[in-house]
Amino acid sequence: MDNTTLIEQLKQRFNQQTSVNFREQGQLVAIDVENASACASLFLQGAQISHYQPQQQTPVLWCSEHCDYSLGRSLRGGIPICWPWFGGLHANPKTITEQYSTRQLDDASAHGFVREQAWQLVSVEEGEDSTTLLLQLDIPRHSQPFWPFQTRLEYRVTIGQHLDIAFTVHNRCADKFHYSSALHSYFDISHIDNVQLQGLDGCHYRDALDHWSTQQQRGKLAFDGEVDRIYQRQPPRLTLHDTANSDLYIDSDNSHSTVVWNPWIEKAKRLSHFDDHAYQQMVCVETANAGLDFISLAPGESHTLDLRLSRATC
Ligand SMILES: O=P(O)(O)OC[C@H]1O[C@@H](O)[C@H](O)[C@@H](O)[C@@H]1O
Repeated sequence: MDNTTLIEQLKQRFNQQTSVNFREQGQLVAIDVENASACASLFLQGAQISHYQPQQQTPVLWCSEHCDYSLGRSLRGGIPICWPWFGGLHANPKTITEQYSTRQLDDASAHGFVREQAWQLVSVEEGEDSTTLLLQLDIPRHSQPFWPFQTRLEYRVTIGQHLDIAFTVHNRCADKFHYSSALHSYFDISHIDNVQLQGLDGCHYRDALDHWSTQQQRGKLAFDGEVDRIYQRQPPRLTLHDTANSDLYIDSDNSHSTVVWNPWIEKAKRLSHFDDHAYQQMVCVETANAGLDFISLAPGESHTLDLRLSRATC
């Protein structure tokens, strides 16, 4: 179905819900939400949130001005969903990689495949000062080269004073499967020199820049070079402190790992859809089940990863 027809259908179906609007951007379909508490944008491709801004406040999420709004290209920014593996597939634990052939391990692109898929908008519910979108991606058995298992993914996003996300994976096949995942949040910051991430003191992390060696965090995390780490067993609340803005709380549930990433100067030059200086304006703190932490689901089982983003002033 072409975008014009799809947008017309969505407008008709959700014409009672006045806080949502639908539009085309490049080759993609976007949903804009505006209510008494906040505004946000989300793309059907990848169910990718690109923007969230509580009223009277600055944007919470960073999104590149060089994004490619084409089919099959994940946007650089917002919150891409990484699933059913995080990072390079070959770097995942054996329980996950054993599900794939050697050729698949070589061919797999980073962060899985659902960030490039067309998700369905199932429902829009409006509260007094919030809007909840439910998106879904059904993966029939053997429909995807990298995922033979029948699976339903649900993504429930509530845009209000907080941004609430619940990412649920339902195993609908007869086999057990294993996956890693991340809500790959890019946060908008005043400058990387102004930022500290609090809450990881004492946590162990695996350092992608040092052959995945295990290290331990001491104190707050400040940034003065490239960072690419998977922290394990973080507390349920992390705080992103920015001297030029109010604190951002990152509250998670059913996540036992957090990825922290900033490409810094050299990697920024190699990244797609990324300005050379953009590393100063963003930091990724990704709510995850990744690294040594992964999820196994038996037939009929489900798992929900929860994330809440809120400004300290809320
Ligand atoms: O360019 P991509 O595939 O979106 O990945 C961006 C980054 O995502 C991060 O999560 C990884 O830790 C980095 O290693 C990676 O470079």
